[in-house]
Amino acid sequence: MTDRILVFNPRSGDGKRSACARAIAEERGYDVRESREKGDTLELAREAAREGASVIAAAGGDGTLNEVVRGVDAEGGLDETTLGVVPCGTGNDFADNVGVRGVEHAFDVLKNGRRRGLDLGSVRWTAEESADSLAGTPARPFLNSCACGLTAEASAGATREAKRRLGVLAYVLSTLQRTRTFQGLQLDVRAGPQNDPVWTGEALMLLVGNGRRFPGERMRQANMEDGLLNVVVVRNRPALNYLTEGAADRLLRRGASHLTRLKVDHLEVDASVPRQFSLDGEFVEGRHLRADARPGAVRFAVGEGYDPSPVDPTRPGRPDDA
Ligand SMILES: Nc1ncnc2c1ncn2[C@@H]1O[C@H](COP(=O)(O)OP(=O)(O)OP(=O)(O)O)[C@@H](O)[C@H]1O
Repeated sequence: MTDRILVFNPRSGDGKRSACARAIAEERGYDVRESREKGDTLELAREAAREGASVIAAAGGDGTLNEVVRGVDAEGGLDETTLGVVPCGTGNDFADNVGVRGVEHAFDVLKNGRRRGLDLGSVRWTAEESADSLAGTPARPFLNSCACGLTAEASAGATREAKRRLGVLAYVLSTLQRTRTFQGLQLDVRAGPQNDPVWTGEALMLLVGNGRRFPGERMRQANMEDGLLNVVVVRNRPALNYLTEGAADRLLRRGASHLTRLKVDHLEVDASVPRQFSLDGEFVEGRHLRADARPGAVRFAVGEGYDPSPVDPTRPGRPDDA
């Protein structure tokens, strides 16, 4: 009996890294719990937390890790458990953000890596016309990002089959296809303790990041221990042809007037009609959404490359500023 449990999604990514992760986990004495169908990883993580495991690691992509965090959180186990990630998905953004470089390295990090208290994002949403029902809806945590608009709707269109065949290119392909039919998002955004209005208009996308930095930001890794969410709203620019060379640079360049950036601990978003939101790559439909930071909510095993307070290289000596 071991109290180090690996919650394992055999369907993540192209399957090759998962097979390798399983072999290493068994060799190193982990109790491997394999999911059999969608949603199973959440239940397996709940079970592991109820059993009082001291380490619970997720082998999969960001979606699997999200379910593991949700499962442990649902059992109130985040304070007692160290979480970790073994990157076996297609994109593995979060693993990258915490300095985990590959499958074997992930097991070294679980054994010897620093334990850091990382923030979580927490979201409530409703697809109903009135926002009144929000208070009664359960909050769902996210570790990496919450997004809506073009990127979210495009990644919803990247099928598991395409991801297996094409890897991250499946997302690129899906974005190119989606740009032709994308309808701008009519959004009202309020933020901060006083819920001040910060943005109204037609957006191309709204990105709320915890572990990840977004358009025009030069550092790859966000500050995950500052108790704040990184928010970027990109105004819709229907005239821009996304298929032309340099379009992405023009859209995302630092200081561009169509980008609004905020760092806040609380955000409220109202869309004119229900739209798809991605939470760590898993999709929900919502019209009203509230996001809050939960400072230091998870104890996570991080690699040597993880930087608790990243410095923007364009501003030497200054800590991470919005
Ligand atoms: N055995 C399983 N069969 C099918 N789906 C599963 C299984 N176990 C977990 N899932 C589902 O897989 C999704 C998570 O996939 P995950 O994000 O880890 O992989 P990915 O899509 O390959 O990677 P990425 O997020 O990096 O693109 C979750 O919705 C989860 O419920």
